[in-house]
Amino acid sequence: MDVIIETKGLTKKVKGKPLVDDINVSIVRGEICGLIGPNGAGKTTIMKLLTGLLVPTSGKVKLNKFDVNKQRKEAMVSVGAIIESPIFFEFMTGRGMLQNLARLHGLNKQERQEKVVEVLSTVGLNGRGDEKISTYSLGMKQRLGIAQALLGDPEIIILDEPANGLDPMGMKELRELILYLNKEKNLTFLISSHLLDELQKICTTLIIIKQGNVLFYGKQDEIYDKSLTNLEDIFIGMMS
Ligand SMILES: Nc1ncnc2c1ncn2[C@@H]1O[C@H](COP(=O)(O)OP(=O)(O)OP(=O)(O)O)[C@@H](O)[C@H]1O
Repeated sequence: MDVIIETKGLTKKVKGKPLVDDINVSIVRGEICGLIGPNGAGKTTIMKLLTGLLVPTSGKVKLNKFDVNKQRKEAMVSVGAIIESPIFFEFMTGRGMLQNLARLHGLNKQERQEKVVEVLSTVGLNGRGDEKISTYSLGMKQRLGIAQALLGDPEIIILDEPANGLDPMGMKELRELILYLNKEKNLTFLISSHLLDELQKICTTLIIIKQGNVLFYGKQDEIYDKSLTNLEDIFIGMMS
């Protein structure tokens, strides 16, 4: 199996208190993995540990077989992440911002222009690329964030609560974009969300955490039985 995100004994303590405690997961290439837990369970902390924004107290993380803390550059090449809200320069156009960021990936002028056309088109923003970001809806901003994550041709995309505040249309567009990138580009996703209906629709695997501990990790199908077919009911049952 082609494991693309792997954690072993991943633990983060602050002043001796574990925020994340001994997490062991192996996410296989091509999965859409949902990360679920109540407020304060440790979802953002896990995502920050996965992307090297936090250093673990013990344990390790490998992205595409590279240790995030020892081989950071090699590990981070494979990941595009939006942890908490994406930050934009609202006075710039979507295209202008992406072209500036594409420079950081070492692309020359022509490559930058082509890459930006490609990612704007992938996220369905090609018609609005020359308008200021301040005029974009929240859904468009989320898709611009994904366009930004796609600039480096990642193999993994990590999204922290991407559907927060989106209206039903925005949610549908985001869902379809994630499914498109997963199926057509074979991108692996790790997505945290409180919107369990959305995760139920798209995830192949789930990680359910409570107080920094994993309560369930496996294929989404395995969590249901004949009488329990709704993720929200199962989640609430697990938390009580
Ligand atoms: N730097 C820090 N120092 C101390 N405690 C922290 C720090 N960062 C986070 N915490 C605590 O760690 C726990 C996990 O926080 P985290 O933000 O990872 O949870 P979450 O599952 O993402 O929550 P939410 O669903 O509300 O976004 C919380 O109790 C939080 O207060």
